[in-house]
Amino acid sequence: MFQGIGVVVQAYGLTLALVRIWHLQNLKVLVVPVLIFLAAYTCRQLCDVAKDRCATDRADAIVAELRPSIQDKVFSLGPSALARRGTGSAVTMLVDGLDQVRTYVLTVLPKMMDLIFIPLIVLVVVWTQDAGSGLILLLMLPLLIFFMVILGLAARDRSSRQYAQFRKLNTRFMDTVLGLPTLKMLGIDKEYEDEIYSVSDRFRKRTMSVIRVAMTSTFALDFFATLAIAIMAVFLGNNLINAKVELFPALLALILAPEYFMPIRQFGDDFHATLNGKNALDDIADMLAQPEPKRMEELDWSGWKEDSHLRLEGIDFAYPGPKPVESSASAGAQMDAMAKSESQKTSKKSRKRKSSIVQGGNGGAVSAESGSTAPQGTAVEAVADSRISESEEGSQEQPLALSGLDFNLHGFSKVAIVGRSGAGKSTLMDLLAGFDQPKAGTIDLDGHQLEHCNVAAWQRHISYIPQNPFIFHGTVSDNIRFYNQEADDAQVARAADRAGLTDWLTTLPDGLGTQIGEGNRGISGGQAQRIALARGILDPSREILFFDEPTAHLDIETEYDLKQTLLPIMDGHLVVLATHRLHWLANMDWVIMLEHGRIVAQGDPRELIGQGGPLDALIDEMGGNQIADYQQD
Ligand SMILES: Nc1ncnc2c1ncn2[C@@H]1O[C@H](COP(=O)(O)OP(=O)(O)OP(=O)(O)O)[C@@H](O)[C@H]1O
Repeated sequence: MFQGIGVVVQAYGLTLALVRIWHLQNLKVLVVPVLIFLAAYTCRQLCDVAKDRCATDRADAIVAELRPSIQDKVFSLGPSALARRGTGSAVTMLVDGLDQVRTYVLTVLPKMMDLIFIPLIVLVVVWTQDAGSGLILLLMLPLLIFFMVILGLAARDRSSRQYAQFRKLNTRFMDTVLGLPTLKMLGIDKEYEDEIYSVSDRFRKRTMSVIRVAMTSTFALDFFATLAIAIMAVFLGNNLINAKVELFPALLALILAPEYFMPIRQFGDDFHATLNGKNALDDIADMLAQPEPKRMEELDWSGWKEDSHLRLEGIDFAYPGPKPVESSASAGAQMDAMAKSESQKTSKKSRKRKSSIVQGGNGGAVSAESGSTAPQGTAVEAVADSRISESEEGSQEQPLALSGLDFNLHGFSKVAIVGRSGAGKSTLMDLLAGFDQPKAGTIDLDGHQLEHCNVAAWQRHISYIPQNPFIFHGTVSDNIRFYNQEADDAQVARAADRAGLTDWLTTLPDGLGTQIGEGNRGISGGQAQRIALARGILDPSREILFFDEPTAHLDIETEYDLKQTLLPIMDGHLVVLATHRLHWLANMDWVIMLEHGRIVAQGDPRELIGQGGPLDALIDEMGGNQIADYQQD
């Protein structure tokens, strides 16, 4: 508003000075118009500063409000939902996304204020000076807005695709970097490097396409604004020659004309430049709107005892969408990718054409030809894009990943969950840990009826030892104190000793005080498992031990050593162990065998093995004599 008035007053001062010079008046009479001009100019600059400050405050406030909301949402959505979105995607949102939102608010907000007031005020003033000029300005406005909207919509579409590509690039890059050791080990790092290159290249093309539309839009807006001013100049010049209008109003209208179009042009330019911020804002709003899994904070349950039970009946579970493509560098996925890449190498030789790997839905890989003549927007791109939208929509009805499960965990028993790859072992572990929630069925925990296992009291009694325990940056002691920050040094040392870490610790320069984790001393898979184990030992209130393939990546000697450490620790705990390594069955009290999400056998392994049932078939398939070998120990 003030800025609009400033624009008019500034133009008034300038016009007055020019008219007086034209009439060859004394220089002294220029003082007042020049002062008016300078005052209005200063006022405009001050308005700009104030406006920028307001916008900065608003942008900072929005980001300050969004950041903790996103963080809270990430925690309340839990690991499963996060994995479905892709780690890179969440990081993109928290780092780049918020920066882009800030730029968007900072740039677009002041321009929107200008857009509302300045053209209106200028139009009224020009109309009062010369109705014909006012009419030209008024008629040109819809044309400009029409082009702005048309090109804006085109840019928005392209920008949405560019943002999706940006998310994909971040996720793919992050997953590949995290999985680099495995990829290198499997010898498929080069193919993933090519894949990153091709994703970046698609991102570059998308960016160029957005820039092209933005340039066209700028050109169109500038062209029509200049054309309008030129028509006005001709029209006013003609009227001046024919003495139909005075010099002052004609000059004032002409000087004000560019100011009339300026906010629209600037808004158009900045709108394109900040579309990514708008997309990031939409993405954030979408994530914040996601329904949160139900969680029970209060439950009067004091922990797992000798006579405790967890009874699950009729449990069904379906994932909300297809398995995400983006978090693809998991070891299983890489194994599949390796198998696929091997077969591709063979076919590549015969076809002598280059094919790129696009990770497939269930951790598999699909290949798409991208020969040297592939045009822009190839099949690879189309496949990749359709996959992005599929995984982002995530609304398709999914088959049940677990169906009609009935089983009972009781006392300090050791329960193995076995089955072929994709049978549902990890899904069941996630369900028991409360990361996911069943679609149907009942859960009874010591007489408490639960809808799901996302129950704080239950989770506080679980120790989780995954395949690759997370070792964070810090000392060995810090890492062991994970569940129990209060533990003193002697307790930590005892837990480390029970977990079998003492021999290794004596070889370290600072023992328990040695820095490990990212950027520090590397540790082996077995050592990481033992640290995870020590975490559980250090907190005696965690009487439930969840193991997800605890020895899957270890060599046979390390696996054997770790197993000898684990077995005594398992006593006095409820143990749930998901594994492919069937030698564990010899040490388990109960086995649950899954096939396509259903329980096909359960019972005491000693009774089930040798009955010729599905478990025997699985043992045969997986090289069953390993059980006998271990039983001899
Ligand atoms: N995040 C997910 N979204 C959608 N579907 C999924 C997801 N994770 C797993 N699935 C599907 O659920 C089924 C069970 O998968 P799960 O990972 O539980 O099997 P698993 O027995 O643990 O396999 P593995 O031994 O290979 O780890 C599979 O069909 C899988 O494709």
